[in-house]
Amino acid sequence: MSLSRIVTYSAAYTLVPTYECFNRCTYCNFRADPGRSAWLTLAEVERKLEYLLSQGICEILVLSGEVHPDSSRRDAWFQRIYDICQLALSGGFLPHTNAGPLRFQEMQQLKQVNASMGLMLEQLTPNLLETVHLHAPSKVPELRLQQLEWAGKLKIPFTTGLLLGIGERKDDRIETLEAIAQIHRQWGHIQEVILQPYSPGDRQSFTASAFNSHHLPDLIAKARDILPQTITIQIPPNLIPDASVLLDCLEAGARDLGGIGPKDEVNPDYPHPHLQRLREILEPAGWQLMLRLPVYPQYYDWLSPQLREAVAAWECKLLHF
Ligand SMILES: O=c1nc2n(C[C@H](O)[C@H](O)[C@H](O)CO)c3cc(O)ccc3cc-2c(=O)[nH]1
Ligand SMILES: C[C@H]1O[C@@H](n2cnc3c(N)ncnc32)[C@H](O)[C@@H]1O
Ligand code: MET
Ligand code: SF4
Repeated sequence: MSLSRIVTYSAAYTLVPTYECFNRCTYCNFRADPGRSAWLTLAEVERKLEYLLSQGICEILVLSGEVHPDSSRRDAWFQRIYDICQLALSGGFLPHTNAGPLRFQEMQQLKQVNASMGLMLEQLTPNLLETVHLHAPSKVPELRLQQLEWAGKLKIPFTTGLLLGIGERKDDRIETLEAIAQIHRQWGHIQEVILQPYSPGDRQSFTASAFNSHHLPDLIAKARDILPQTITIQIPPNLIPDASVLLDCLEAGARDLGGIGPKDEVNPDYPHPHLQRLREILEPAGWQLMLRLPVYPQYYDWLSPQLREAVAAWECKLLHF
């Protein structure tokens, strides 16, 4: 089997500090109203982590609803996220946080306890501020671009991506991809770009039907042209129902399947396929599924000493898998 036919995934478990969010993206099935979602306690996290230790989980994806930057509860919210990451890291896990836009200082602090971080650009076109993002101030394109820039300045290995099928035009997608390519050329910190098909759930108000994943391979080919070669293209297998389309996506240039875990918190109606099932799809087509860490080797020297130590321990475990 040729070495280049490798597809990676991350053994991830998602912790949600809170579902409460001051934004109301109309496609969201995750959010709760501010004050209406109890925050995850550190005691709950400790219990969970203990169990996950035995489950082969490496990445803790810390995915959160957002407390407004001007709210009196913002600092407590941020502290809880920091503490969750710290706990996970001291348990030997590798945290990856996506908690929406952060202050520069917040990002700087989270860098100390995250192997990598993430924020989706969604789409850069301002037209969406009049539709799906009408009541989502943290989806202002300039704000998200600035986050990518700050992450670069801070040398944080970063995951970003596009949400597809939320009312953008085809050329809007190209524009968003080009912006990511440009920012990466400046800072060199984008490790992956997720091409995420919008998939309807039963809690949203947006009425559009799912992004038709048959259009993904073509977009992946275009993205592969636009993005620098060192950026990996990630696609979520649970949102691509047709196995032959999944294989077409790989032929077109996608090379990562993201975090595979027991629950997709953002799309709870679309459980991840089991690894065994994925291998049954991939192997006959000559693809080998391999575990990766939430940070890529070219960024190891950007990490804090504590993180480097945890990464080294995982590298060691991977060799024995
Ligand atoms: O590495 C990341 N993976 C992200 N993923 C992928 C994730 O790794 C997995 O697909 C699962 O959600 C893990 O349970 C997302 C998946 C979604 O459905 C929606 C949003 C995200 C956001 C991120 C992210 O910021 N960073
Ligand atoms: C965390 C990320 O989840 C994605 N996201 C939010 N809602 C949906 C949905 N219905 N389908 C697919 N992806 C979604 C957005 O891209 C967000 O940034
Ligand atoms: N609220 C954050 C964002 O939209 C991350 C979670 S979205 C379910 O960027
Ligand atoms: S997608 Fe993120 S920002 Fe938008 S409402 Fe949902 S949790 Fe909030």
